Amino acid sequence: MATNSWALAVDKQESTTDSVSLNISVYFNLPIIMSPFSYYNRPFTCHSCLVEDKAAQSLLNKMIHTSLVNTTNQVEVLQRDPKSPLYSVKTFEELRLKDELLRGVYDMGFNRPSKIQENALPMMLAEPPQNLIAQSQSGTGKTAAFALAMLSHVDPANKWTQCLCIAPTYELALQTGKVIEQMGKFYPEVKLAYAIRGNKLDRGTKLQEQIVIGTPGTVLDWCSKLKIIDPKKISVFVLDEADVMIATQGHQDQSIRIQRMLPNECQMLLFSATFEDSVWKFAERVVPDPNIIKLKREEETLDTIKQYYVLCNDKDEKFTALCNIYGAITIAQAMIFCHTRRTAGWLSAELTKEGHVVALLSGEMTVEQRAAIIERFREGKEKVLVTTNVCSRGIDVEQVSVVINFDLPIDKDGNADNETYLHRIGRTGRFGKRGLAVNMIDSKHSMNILNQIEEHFNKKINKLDTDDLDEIEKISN
Ligand SMILES: Nc1ncnc2c1ncn2[C@@H]1O[C@H](COP(=O)(O)OP(=O)(O)OP(=O)(O)O)[C@@H](O)[C@H]1O
Repeated sequence: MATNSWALAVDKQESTTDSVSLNISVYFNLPIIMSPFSYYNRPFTCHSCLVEDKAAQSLLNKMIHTSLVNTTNQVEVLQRDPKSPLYSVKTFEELRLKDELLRGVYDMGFNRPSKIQENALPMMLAEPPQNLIAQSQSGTGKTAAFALAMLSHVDPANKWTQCLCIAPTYELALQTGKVIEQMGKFYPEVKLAYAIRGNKLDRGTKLQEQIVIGTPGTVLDWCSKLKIIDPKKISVFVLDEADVMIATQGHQDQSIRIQRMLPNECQMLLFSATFEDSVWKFAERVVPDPNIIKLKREEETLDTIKQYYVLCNDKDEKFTALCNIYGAITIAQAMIFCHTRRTAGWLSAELTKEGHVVALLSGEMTVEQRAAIIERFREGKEKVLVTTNVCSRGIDVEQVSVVINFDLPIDKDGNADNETYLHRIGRTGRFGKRGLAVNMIDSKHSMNILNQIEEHFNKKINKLDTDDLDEIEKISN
C-alpha cells in the first residue's frame, strides 16, 4: 500500500541514511585570498529545514544551468523616474565596456545580452548609478549581469574594496565568485576576495581586493568588528538570492546592518528568483528608490499532455505495470517520481535488473553529485531517471516525453500537491510538444489525490489497463 504518512515515512527513512562526500576542485583565475578550505558537502536531506532546502536548490539550479534559460515572456520594467528615457541594449558593444571585460564576456560564449540583461545592464552601468531590484527565474542571466556591473565599476588603481556582494551560503558565494573570476579573466588588475567561513584575517588587515563576495555574517565582521573593509568606500552593493537570504532571519538582519554602514550614494542591487511579499518587503528595506525589473516565468500547461492512471494493489504491481508500459512502447527518456528515497532506490535496482540503464537522484547525495547525474541524464547517457520529488525540483524536463508518477505528489498534510504535479509533467508553450504522463494508483488515498488533481486542473485523467498491450500501444500514438 502507499504510505499514508508522507512525513513519517520520509523521517524514518532519512534518519537511517549516511551522508556521502565528494571531492570538488574549484579553480580560481583571479588571485584571491583563501585559506585552505574544505568544500563542505552537506548532505541534502529531503525533510531538512526549508533554509537548507532553498539554498541547496539554488546551488543545484546554478550548477545545472550551463546555458541561458530563454523565455518568450516580456520583461516588465518599473522605473524610479518614469520620465527618464528607458534604455535597453541588444549588443554588449552598446554598453561601452572596457576591452578587457568585453573579451571576458565573449570568451564566456555570450553573443548578446539575455532578456533581463538588455534592460538591467544599462541601468546598472548608468551614471549616476541607479538602484535596482531584479527578479527572474534561475538561469536567465542575473549573476552574469551583476558580475559585469561590479567589474565595470571598479577602479583597479585603487587598492581597496569597492564592490561588495553577499550571498546566502558559502557554496553560493563560491559559485558566484567563479563567474566574476571568469568574466574578469582578461582584467588581472582587479582582484577578488572571499569573505567566507574559514577565511581568517587579522583585525585591522587592510584588504586590497577591489571586489569582495561573501556571506552576511563574515562580511559584517569584516566591515565592523575586524575593520578589514571600510564600508564607507563601497560604491556597489549586491545582494544576491534575496529569497534564499530571507529564509534565515539572521541573514536578513545582518544584510540590513551591512547596508546601513554603506554611503548613501552607494549603488544597491538586489536579485531574486522569486518575488513573494516577504522578499519584496525586505528588498524595499535594503534598496532605496529602486528601478524594478521583473521577468515572468513561462507558464506551464497540461494541454499537450496525455494523462492516464493505472490501478494497482501494491508497489510490486506498480513495477509490473511499469515494465508492461516499457515493453509496449518505445520510450526515449522517462522520469519516474517516487515519494521516498527508499522506494526510489528499490525501483532503480529493480529496473536495472530488468536491463534498463537507470540514473537515481537520491536525497543523501550532495548537490554536486546531483548536478552531475542531471547532466548525464540530459546528455542521454541514461534513459530513465528515478527520483524523489525534493531532489528533482527545478529540473527542466522538456526533453523527457514520458513522466511516471510512481507515487503521486502530495503535500505535508497529505493533500494533492497540484503545483508539483504541474511542474513534473507540464510543458511550457515554447516546448509545447506532446507528452505522456502515467499515474500509479495503489490505494483509496492515492485515488483521492488523483481526483483532487483532476478537479484542480479541470481535466479528466483516463484509466489505462497495462495488461492490455494493444491499449498501451494506442496511447503512444
Ligand atoms: N548573455 C548571455 N548569453 C549567453 N549565455 C549567458 C548570458 N548570460 C548568462 N549566460 C549563461 O547562462 C547561464 C545562467 O546565467 P546566470 O547564472 O547569470 O543566471 P541567473 O539568473 O543568475 O541564475 P541563478 O539565479 O541560478 O544564479 C550561465 O551558464 C551563464 O554563463
